[in-house]
Amino acid sequence: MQGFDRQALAQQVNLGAADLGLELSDTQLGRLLDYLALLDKWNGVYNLTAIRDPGQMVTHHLLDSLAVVPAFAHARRVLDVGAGGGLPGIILAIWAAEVQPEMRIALVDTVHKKTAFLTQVKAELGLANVTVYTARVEQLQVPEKFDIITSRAFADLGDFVAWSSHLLATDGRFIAMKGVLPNDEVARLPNGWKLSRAEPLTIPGLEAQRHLLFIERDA
Ligand SMILES: C[S@@+](CC[C@H](N)C(=O)[O-])C[C@H]1O[C@@H](n2cnc3c(N)ncnc32)[C@H](O)[C@@H]1O
Repeated sequence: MQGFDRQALAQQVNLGAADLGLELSDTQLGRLLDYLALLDKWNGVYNLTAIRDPGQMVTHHLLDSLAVVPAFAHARRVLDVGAGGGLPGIILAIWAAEVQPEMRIALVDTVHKKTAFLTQVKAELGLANVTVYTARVEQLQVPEKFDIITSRAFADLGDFVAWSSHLLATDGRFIAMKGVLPNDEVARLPNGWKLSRAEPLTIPGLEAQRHLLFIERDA
């Protein structure tokens, strides 16, 4: 798809969401497209994603992130580690703002230009459920603990868990978005942690394999 054709993109998002079993409200769809427009605009200057074509951004970013929404049902405090341009955290926040208003989402990244972008997204989309931190996650100190700590394309599973576990609530879990099931990374999880579930995901329009990995304390 050439250029930012909002109507065509809206149709692509709606069809993809329906394939995922999600029905988007007008507000959710509007915010998703507003986010895409900001990503497209800021990408030219800030290099937030290697994907430049808005149609591909829908598949690789929006639908890939919307596919994980069901795993966050009932969550109240979520942290997205290495959020980058806001994936999956901003998409989860857009989803939750209407249907799960008690859910709050913190996004952390080390790179200031990325968190400046995320702060701009929060302001322009009116996402009161989002908090943005500029920090290395292993040095992040916040008063709250999180029910779910998630990441996409962040780090080796073992590093993700080791660097973030001080922020996880006692009965919390990690949910990592991965491509092919990384058995070698699972084998290297730190002591005291186990893979409790690996869920294969099918993303509309994407052939690549995707997996959602649930990691919990090995009691
Ligand atoms: C490959 S990008 C993925 C961004 C986004 N999650 C996505 O899927 O598009 C990894 C991000 O992790 C951030 N990062 C790397 N090390 C980090 C750390 N120790 N703490 C927080 N963020 C970190 C980088 O700045 C980068 O934005």
